[in-house]
Amino acid sequence: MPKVVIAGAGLVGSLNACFFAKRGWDVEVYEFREDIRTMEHVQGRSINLALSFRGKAALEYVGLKDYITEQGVAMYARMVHEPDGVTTNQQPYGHPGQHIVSINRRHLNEVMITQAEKFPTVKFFFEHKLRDTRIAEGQLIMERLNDKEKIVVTGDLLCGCDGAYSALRRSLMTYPRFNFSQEYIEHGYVELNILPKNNQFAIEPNVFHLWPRGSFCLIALANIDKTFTVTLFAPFNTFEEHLYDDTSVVQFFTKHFPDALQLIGSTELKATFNRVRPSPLVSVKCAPHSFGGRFLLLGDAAHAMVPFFGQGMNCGFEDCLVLSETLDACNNDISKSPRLELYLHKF
Ligand SMILES: NC(=O)C1=CN([C@@H]2O[C@H](COP(=O)(O)OP(=O)(O)OC[C@H]3O[C@@H](n4cnc5c(N)ncnc54)[C@H](OP(=O)(O)O)[C@@H]3O)[C@@H](O)[C@H]2O)C=CC1
Ligand SMILES: Nc1ccccc1C(=O)C[C@H](N)C(=O)O
Repeated sequence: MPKVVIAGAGLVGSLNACFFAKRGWDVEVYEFREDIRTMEHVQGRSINLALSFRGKAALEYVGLKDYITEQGVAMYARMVHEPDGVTTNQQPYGHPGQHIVSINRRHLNEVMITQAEKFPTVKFFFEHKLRDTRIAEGQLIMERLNDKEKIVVTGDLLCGCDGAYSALRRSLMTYPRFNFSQEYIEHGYVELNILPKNNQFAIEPNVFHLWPRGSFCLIALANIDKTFTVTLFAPFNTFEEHLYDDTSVVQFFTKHFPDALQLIGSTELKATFNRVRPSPLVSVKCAPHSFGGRFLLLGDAAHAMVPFFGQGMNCGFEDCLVLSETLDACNNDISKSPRLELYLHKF
């Protein structure tokens, strides 16, 4: 059986594992973090995901579309909240019935790992960090974090699904004619929450809530546990100049998001801003995405994008589908690597 090695057990790594298992390959997934299903807090990953048609098409291919869709909340429109704290208006996303799906990122990642693990040929290795890549030898060098042991792994294909700061991509920097650009936008984000009211959603769940305010905005997306994940996006200098202590934070929300302040509560708001700093948002572009007919970059490792269109996960899922179709087109015959390389250029 051919074997694929995947670096990263994020959303794209775990879906990619399902795709390869389905085509009968042996799959090894190496993840830097411990198993998120056993972690109490997962740092730095918050903004809710909006699963759209592209992402669903990839999930359908491995039989997960309905199951994953049930883990989220349908959003039929964008609900815009005006600064007066009362007026709202709705912009439908499509024809009646058409929708995108709000899913909590941590929950989705946990579910995806569990689904991938159900395939008997998939093995996950948590707390293994990709340290280096030997292109000529077709090897990845992993470090087992508990004893610092270096492990050499190899496979017929080696996939970097290790996110925006991909170690696999970093080790390819000197690859001939490899192009790379990285840009931090001026905005950062902070995550907040709206809790259920009388065990029900506190506001309409089936829309994407948006409080647009020029250079900054607030969004709220529902979760199946009847909470909302709320995210404030603002330039870093807005955080520094207007959101620097308890009083300024409450004043800012009173002025710009009075209805959201009621829902979040000033105690929770102050506690969050005392606890966390805004996280940065990075955009990464690079080309090519395939190297030596054997190494590939997928998902954020290949194209990290800002979240405002809600397309990062959907593009990453689509990568898995395109790769699968590419392998179908060469009849799974990866021994003919020049041929595979040719197909992979499409990818
Ligand atoms: N809403 C959010 O807050 C976020 C959303 N996303 C969405 O998910 C989409 C898909 O993300 P995806 O491409 O899967 O990337 P992810 O960042 O979700 O997953 C990459 C995984 O690889 C791990 N990793 C990083 N470096 C190494 C290494 N050296 N060795 C082994 N594992 C490593 C990461 O751990 P670690 O994270 O510790 O670096 C992470 O678990 C994105 O496009 C975006 O839309 C992604 C991140 C956050
Ligand atoms: N998930 C997100 C996270 C952050 C910012 C936006 C989104 C969106 O999904 C936007 C939605 N597609 C919209 O166009 O209204």
